[in-house]
Amino acid sequence: MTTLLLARHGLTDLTGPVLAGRTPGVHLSEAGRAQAAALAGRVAGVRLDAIVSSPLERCRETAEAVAEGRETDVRIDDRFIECGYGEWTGRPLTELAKEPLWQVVQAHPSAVTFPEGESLAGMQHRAVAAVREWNRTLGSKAVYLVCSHGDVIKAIVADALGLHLDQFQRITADPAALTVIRYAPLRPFVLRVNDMGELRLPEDSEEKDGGENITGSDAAVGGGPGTT
Ligand SMILES: O=C(O)[C@@H](CO)OP(=O)(O)O
Repeated sequence: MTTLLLARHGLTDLTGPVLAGRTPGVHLSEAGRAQAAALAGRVAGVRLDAIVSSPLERCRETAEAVAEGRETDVRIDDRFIECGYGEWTGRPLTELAKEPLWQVVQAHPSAVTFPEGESLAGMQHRAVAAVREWNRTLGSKAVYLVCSHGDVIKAIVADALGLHLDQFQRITADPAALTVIRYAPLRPFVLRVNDMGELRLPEDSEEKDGGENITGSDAAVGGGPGTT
């Protein structure tokens, strides 16, 4: 079972008030750098077979903080880049909330294509395809970290939960929070969502699926003795 650690980048000066999107040159703020360093500390005890990042600076800087002191270089995968928000890019959230499309983004995201930009469904498709390919490339024993963006992480989690994209606004991905998904042949197991605590994954933990591990994908009826 391949274990994926999904990390959202740390804070930037734009995070919150402005939809940064793919705007170039948006770096971590001082608070964001502190969050990235703290994230590195929270996963310090976890073996990482690969560290992958969106090409945008705020993710690369977060991923590089995690890579510091490890023998693993950060690898860039464009499929983890922020959703293409098109003409919404760089606009204040308070202004965007008055657009008619805002309500569709809230209630029916699978129908949304941003003006001159990408659809949320297209974003989910390319990000999930990237996860599946990394899972295949790294193999079933691998543990790897991907640093990406809020909507991208939420879309990957929705897929792992078997949720339609229209439910993805129910999921939260805060700056520098970790989400952990273990991909078994028959289903993903979502182990952590939006977690800010220390992560420990014992070396043999991939052998556990919560239950008897009869097929490598079975879920334990009743919940089992624990997954990590
Ligand atoms: O401001 C946000 O919430 C957007 C900006 O693109 O997402 P993220 O910060 O995850 O890149």
